[in-house]
Amino acid sequence: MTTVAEHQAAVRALIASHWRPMTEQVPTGAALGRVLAADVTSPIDLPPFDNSQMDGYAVRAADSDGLGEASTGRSLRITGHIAAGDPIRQLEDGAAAIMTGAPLPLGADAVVPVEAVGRPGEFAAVGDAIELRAQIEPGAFVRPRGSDLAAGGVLLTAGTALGPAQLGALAASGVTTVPVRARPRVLVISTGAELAEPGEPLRPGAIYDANAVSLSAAITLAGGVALATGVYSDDPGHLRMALEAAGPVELVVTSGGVSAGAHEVVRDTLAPLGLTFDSVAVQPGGPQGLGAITVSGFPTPVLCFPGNPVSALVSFELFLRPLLRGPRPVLRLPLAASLDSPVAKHQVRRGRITADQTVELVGGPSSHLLAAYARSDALVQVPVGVDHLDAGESVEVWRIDE
Ligand SMILES: Nc1nc2c(c(=O)[nH]1)N[C@H]1C(S)=C(S)[C@@H](COP(=O)(O)OP(=O)(O)OC[C@H]3O[C@@H](n4cnc5c(N)ncnc54)[C@H](O)[C@@H]3O)O[C@H]1N2
Ligand code: MOO
Repeated sequence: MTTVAEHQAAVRALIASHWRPMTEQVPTGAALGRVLAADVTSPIDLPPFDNSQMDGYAVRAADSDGLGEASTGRSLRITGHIAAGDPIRQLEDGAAAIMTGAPLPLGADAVVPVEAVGRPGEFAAVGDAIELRAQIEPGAFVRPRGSDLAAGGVLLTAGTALGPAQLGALAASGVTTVPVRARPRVLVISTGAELAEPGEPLRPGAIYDANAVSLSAAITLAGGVALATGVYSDDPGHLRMALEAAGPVELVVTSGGVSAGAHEVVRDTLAPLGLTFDSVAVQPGGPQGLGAITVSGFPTPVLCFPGNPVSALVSFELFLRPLLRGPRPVLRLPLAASLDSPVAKHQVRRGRITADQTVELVGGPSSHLLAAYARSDALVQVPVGVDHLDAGESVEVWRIDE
């Protein structure tokens, strides 16, 4: 029996030998959810100039030297009024009214909030005076140029998923296009004569195809472009036809038809074309196949996942997602209740992280329990060699609630 690590390595090697690094340049505004293919540096200082953190008055801190509890205050004449968007000016003497985000004038080194010398929203006019009553520290209420990031600094590193904050930071830096990983096209094929398209009447003995939708969704979230098709038949001719009809793709993922039955359409069709089928020491997700075939004239890697819907998704999590999107966040948490596991296999149980940071199992170990999986936010990893864990013992937990 193959170990999980051995099968992960075999899948990695298969994909590495067929995929070139694929990068494309996309507009920042269209890059939501994409993953950076290279570090991106900021071409400008963030912020680009010293500016005010408050509506108030730009001053020289030294003009407040000696002020304190006992002193009477010091009068400063207003020599200017600076709004956000104004050019950088010179503070000749005295103080200048300044708004939040406006450039600090040269010569000033601090800002006094308007409410510290008067009433909010009421500014002294040019030529009038304000009275400083306390000592002011140099730099008070000033946002220095480059204090978020200096020009040339790395804004985002390769591998970062682009969400709202990341896209905002790119926009703030004036970066209009970004290098992102290209999305591999993945052909998802569900197989089995018992399957029916959701929405069709369910004839006796049939079940709805869950895997086309679940695997496509998983691939899409991991950064791929999923193209799903159903081969609702155990006839190898039908699977061959579906493969021949497919356009070029970077990967084929099948589900079902790989175990030890009399009608194993995937195994029967693809083993003669050179794919290998093996038993991996994992539950669920035991029967697995992999190799390469020609699709639309191109050598194309193929991964064959077992058909049970939990097995198909767990196979994706263990063997494909790490290559498409990277590892899931891993925690170590105490179990809320005890569990049993087959000692010779790595077991993956579905779980939920509780408010007090334990993990409770959701449903049993069987691989048909997809509704239980749908109530889970974590996968509990029980390694080979463990047959029992008590409540309170710590386990490795993968968060899957993205
Ligand atoms: N004698 C043995 N029987 C089985 C073994 C074994 O080692 N010896 N392994 C079991 C394990 S473990 C699994 S997992 C399954 C894998 O079977 P297949 O990959 O060949 O898948 P099927 O037989 O086609 O389907 C299994 C199960 O899942 C349902 N299914 C399949 N496709 C879908 C889909 N797209 N949506 C929803 N449900 C699906 C199917 O109806 C079956 O109930 O084999 C065990 N048997
Ligand atoms: O190994 Mo099969 O994948 O559940 O139950």
